[in-house]
Amino acid sequence: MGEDAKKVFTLAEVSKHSSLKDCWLVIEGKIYDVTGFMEDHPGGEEVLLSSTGKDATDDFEGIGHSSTAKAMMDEFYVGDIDMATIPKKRKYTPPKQPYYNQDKTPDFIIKLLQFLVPIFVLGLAAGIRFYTKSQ
Ligand code: HEM
Repeated sequence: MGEDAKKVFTLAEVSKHSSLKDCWLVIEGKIYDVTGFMEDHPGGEEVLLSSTGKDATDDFEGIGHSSTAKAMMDEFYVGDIDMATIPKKRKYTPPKQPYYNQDKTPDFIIKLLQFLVPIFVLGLAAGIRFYTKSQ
């Protein structure tokens, strides 16, 4: 069992092998030639075809393949993928929330009111108490 260096292919090169008669898969950075396995694949050949020409890691993992399935992969291993040629997965970015301040009241006035209104209410309460007491 030698760790012999396998050839590195680009995704474009791998994509040329996307038919029933010639089928390569990219799974976890490795390239597998599953041409001879197509008919024997328990999941069917169509599903393998649909995973060609791209990084099929998520497809493969998504099925939850058994360790038996994973052990079979060695014999199909033909090379490694140049990861730089695989398009980056689009990350989900939450849409930016619009900033609603439609009356255009400047922020500092709001801050000022938030400070002054409670003081005013307290003063009012104190005033009412003062006048009702003295009567
Ligand atoms: C070298 C690559 C692959 C090998 C050796 C392989 C092998 C196997 C094996 C042995 C099974 C039987 C169930 C198990 O043992 O887990 C299986 C089932 C299956 N595989 Fe794969 N597979 C490969 C790639 C893929 C890919 C890329 C897909 C794409 C989605 C796929 C889809 C499926 C499906 C749908 C099943 C059927 C699961 C079921 O009926 O429960 N396989 N595969």
